[in-house]
Amino acid sequence: MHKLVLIRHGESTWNLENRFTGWTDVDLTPKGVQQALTAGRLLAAEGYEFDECHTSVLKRATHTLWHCLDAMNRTWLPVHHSWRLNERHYGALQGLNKAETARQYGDEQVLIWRRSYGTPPPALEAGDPRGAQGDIRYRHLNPGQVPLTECLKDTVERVLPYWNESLAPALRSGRRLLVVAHGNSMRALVKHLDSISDQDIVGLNIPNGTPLVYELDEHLKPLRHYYLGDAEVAARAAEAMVSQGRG
Ligand SMILES: O=C(O)[C@@H](CO)OP(=O)(O)O
Repeated sequence: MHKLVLIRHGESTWNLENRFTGWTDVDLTPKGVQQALTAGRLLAAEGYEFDECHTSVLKRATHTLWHCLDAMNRTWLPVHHSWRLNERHYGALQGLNKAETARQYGDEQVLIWRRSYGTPPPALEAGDPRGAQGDIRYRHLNPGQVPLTECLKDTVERVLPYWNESLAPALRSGRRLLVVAHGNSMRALVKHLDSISDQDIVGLNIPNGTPLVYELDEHLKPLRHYYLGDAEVAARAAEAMVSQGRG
């Protein structure tokens, strides 16, 4: 049996301010740091060991991983970064307050932008200072690979090559992986792992800083999955995410 642990980053400053974040590179809040430390302590207390770690190129995920490894006394573990694990790009919504946007456009429209599988939010205009096009960390990508907006379908399409080419082969070779990513890049992974339909993925919300453990068979099919720690707290945090997009 293979074990894979996924963690969404701890609370970020824009989670706290209830702003659409996407590829904007915001910091963790003090609470987010504590969530990462708690996740690490929990993993250590339960005897989890890892051979390598994977995360995005955004600091809220990277710092979550660092704090988590620090709490586990495992800061020497190899860490791989990939833009493919980044949060879903939120287009022209990046920086806007979710509740204010819902008051302006309606709860239903914001739900479509936040959770529908195939409808992307309005795109950033080329040259918008919020764009990632000129960012040094994406310089190795083709210009077409740096998004101006994404729906979850687009995110699935860029996350899956990382699963197929990096994560799955590492798991098959017996390595134990810790992956720290983002709400929607994790929804993309979980959708694939659990074969969740395009309709049902709309209802899936992943809380900050809570280790999600997947036990996988030899074909990497999930046998079961569960959150470590207080399941009720995780469920309440996921439920609270639903109301973030209401006016
Ligand atoms: O703002 C974002 O980038 C994401 C995650 O925080 O938000 P949402 O849950 O609305 O997809």
